[in-house]
Amino acid sequence: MTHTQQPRIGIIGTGAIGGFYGLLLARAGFDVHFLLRSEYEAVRANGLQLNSAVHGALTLNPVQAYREVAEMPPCDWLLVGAKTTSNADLAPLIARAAAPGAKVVLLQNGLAVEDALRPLLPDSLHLLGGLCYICVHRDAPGVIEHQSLGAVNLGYHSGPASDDGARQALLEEGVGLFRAAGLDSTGMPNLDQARWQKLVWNVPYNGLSVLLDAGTTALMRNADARELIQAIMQEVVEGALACGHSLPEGFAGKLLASTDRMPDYLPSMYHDFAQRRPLELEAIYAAPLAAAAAAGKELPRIRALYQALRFIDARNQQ
Ligand SMILES: NC(=O)C1=CN([C@@H]2O[C@H](COP(=O)(O)OP(=O)(O)OC[C@H]3O[C@@H](n4cnc5c(N)ncnc54)[C@H](OP(=O)(O)O)[C@@H]3O)[C@@H](O)[C@H]2O)C=CC1
Ligand SMILES: CC(C)(CO)C(=O)C(=O)O
Repeated sequence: MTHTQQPRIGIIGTGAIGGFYGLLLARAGFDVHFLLRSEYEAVRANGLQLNSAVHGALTLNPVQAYREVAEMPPCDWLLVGAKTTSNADLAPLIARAAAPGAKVVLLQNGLAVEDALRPLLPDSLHLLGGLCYICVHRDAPGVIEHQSLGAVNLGYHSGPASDDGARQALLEEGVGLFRAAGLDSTGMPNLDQARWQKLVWNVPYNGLSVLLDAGTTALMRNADARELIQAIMQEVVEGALACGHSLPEGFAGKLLASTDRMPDYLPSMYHDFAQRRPLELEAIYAAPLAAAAAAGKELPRIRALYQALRFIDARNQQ
């Protein structure tokens, strides 16, 4: 802890998600340090700018920005805002930026992302998952557009918290950080279930936005696309059930209705494709397919979507 007893927060990967949550936490008075890569110079010069349909136009300047992790002070909470495709490369950086007993939160979509990172981190670090219900993207270096929503749900994965009470206390501390920044946040008793629940949205929309070159409004207005989205959502629900997670009754229908109310939105996978970055196919497609298959459940529509996306991703990376 810092001398003020406020936890020190490090953002590992300051893109749309890292920039949004880091900026709001800094404005709430937390000591926040941002690791950047390609946008370091721009953020050093001009700060971080948030154009938010919810919070208005906000600027953080100066920013405690770093290009080298070795220059960051040890942080009590590390919020990882990079894409899951970077996690293995980021593990040594996360360990380097961590204060003793730090809490590492993967603010990422997908399943089993913590399982893949855990063996690469010191046992002394707590590992948590953060499910971000938000529509946000980078518009220019250091400039973040926030269209809607903003909640973060946290779940404990693994680490030194050996009993339910200790895990619950950590979740409450994490939830408290986001709430202090004016955001909705809830502690989730089962991270795996929370990740499956989030996938009910990401599996259909992320991939179909790339394959069909369409945002949510066009997808929802087209009867064929809408039917396909519903069928894929149903498969995710069945996959979750096969893995022992019964999702709330009518959950997929509620997501469809809330997407109808959302402004036209291009999921983060769409932006990755457009920028020729690798797609998060392992976390969002391969991992749930593998988990369901191990539980004896095939998900044919999701598998077909995954295979088509793999083709597109490979060609896009050439
Ligand atoms: N955007 C959204 O609305 C939502 C996104 N998510 C999930 O959140 C996660 C993050 O997504 P998003 O914020 O959109 O992604 P972005 O691409 O906007 O941000 C990723 C950031 O990580 C940085 N980064 C990657 N590797 C390193 C490194 N080695 N050192 C320093 N920085 C690094 C990138 O830097 P560089 O520019 O140099 O590549 C970039 O700034 C994903 O898992 C996504 O699925 C979840 C809910 C909503
Ligand atoms: C589902 C959505 C749009 C907001 O709930 C989101 O969080 C995402 O793009 O991953």
